[in-house]
Amino acid sequence: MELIAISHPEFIPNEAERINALFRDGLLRLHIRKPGCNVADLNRLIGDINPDFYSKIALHSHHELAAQYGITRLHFPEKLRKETPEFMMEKFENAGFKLSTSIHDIDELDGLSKAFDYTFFGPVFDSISKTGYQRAITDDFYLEEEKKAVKVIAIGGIKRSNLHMIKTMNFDGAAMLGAIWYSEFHFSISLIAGGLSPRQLKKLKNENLDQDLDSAANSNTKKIERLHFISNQTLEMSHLDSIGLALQAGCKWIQLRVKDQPENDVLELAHAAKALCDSYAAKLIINDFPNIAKAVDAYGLHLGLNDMPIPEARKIVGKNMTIGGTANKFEDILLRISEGADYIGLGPFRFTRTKQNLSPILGLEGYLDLMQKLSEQKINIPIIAIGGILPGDVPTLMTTGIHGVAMSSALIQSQDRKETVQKLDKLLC
Ligand SMILES: Cc1ncc(COP(=O)(O)OP(=O)(O)O)c(N)n1
Ligand SMILES: Cc1ncsc1CCOP(=O)(O)O
Ligand SMILES: [Mg+2]
Repeated sequence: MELIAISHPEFIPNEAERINALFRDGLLRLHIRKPGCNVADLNRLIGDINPDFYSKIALHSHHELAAQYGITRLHFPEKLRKETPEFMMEKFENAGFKLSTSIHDIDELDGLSKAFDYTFFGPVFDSISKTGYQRAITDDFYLEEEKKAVKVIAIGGIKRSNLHMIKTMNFDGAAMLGAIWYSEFHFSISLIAGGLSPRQLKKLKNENLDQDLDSAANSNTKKIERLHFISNQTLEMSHLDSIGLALQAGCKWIQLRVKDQPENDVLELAHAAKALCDSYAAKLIINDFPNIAKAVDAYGLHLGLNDMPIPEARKIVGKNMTIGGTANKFEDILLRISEGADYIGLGPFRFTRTKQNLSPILGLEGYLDLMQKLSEQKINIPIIAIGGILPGDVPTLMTTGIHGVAMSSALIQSQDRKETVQKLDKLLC
């Protein structure tokens, strides 16, 4: 059974690296589908993908880029297929291109050009990525061999738990989007690249991976504190001073966030911060540096959208370390979940001088909107609000459904830090 990945519909951070990783993992085919994308953005993405994988890529739009990269697979979405005369299809085929298309009604198989190598058909299940995009068939569907003018690849809502049904329905393969980009489980392409053997299927079922995005995110087991302190350095105070004050005040989750210093100096600070946190039985999180988090045996690591991708960092720090990921938009949150983040630092809430190059400010409205979206989609991952947060903001912020808050300046500048932490602990429970 062929297994095909469909790209995320938007351009996402580190996309070329993620695509290269999927291919390295054994993916045999990727369809690049970016509805309405501009040619320059697509060109940039393809240029960043390892050329060794170009033969495995199919383009859904801007076919004119194919020649430049030696890409030989072209996809004709339904509309484009209907606009393209048969003789053109045959020309492409004769020029050595492998062509594919999409149909949404199984009767369209009749009369489909033989120039196509395969067609997508779906949605076969309710879509994971598009809400309200309902399936075109029922569980008892069976695709008769005689009906197959060309190979038929099932698409729509396919995930580990229903993949076996694709075989039973007699499709020739499965194309996946949501299960790859929106699911917390890292879809192990290598496991299923050649089709699922009965033993593999049994293994998957035994591992109880019959979960989709909702329950996947709910299955988070690592305990995340609700008050995070972010270290800072000022003219009067070093990072270690700020950490010492937060610990004395009762903080149990400390993030060492050092900017613009050589990695060796950060490593030294991290060793000292670890010893300090250990003496207060507090957890140390290292910002930005996976190797340092590993070297000092930190409890966790925090990575932003421009830092090392979480799956890559996971290989360095191991499966047990807690990893947090930054998000500013809903798509960032989905991406972080798909990468296996254990919690999300969502912000900034308001302007702050503690961080430069802030993402767009969310304000209370932003949190209300994003938390509402998460709740609608039954996604449950600890969300930590961050950025210019004052103790007085916490009661209202908590009504949005966030798990906790991260603070730096407000805590250090507080008159009575111990009292502030005690009050915050009460507000956050
Ligand atoms: C809890 C938490 N949330 C967000 C961030 C920001 O991380 P990042 O986007 O990588 O920015 P820098 O902190 O590295 O400047 C964070 N550190 N912690
Ligand atoms: C690290 C970070 N990421 C977004 S805002 C911010 C700084 C948080 O510090 P403060 O609480 O002083 O605004
Ligand atoms: Mg960072």
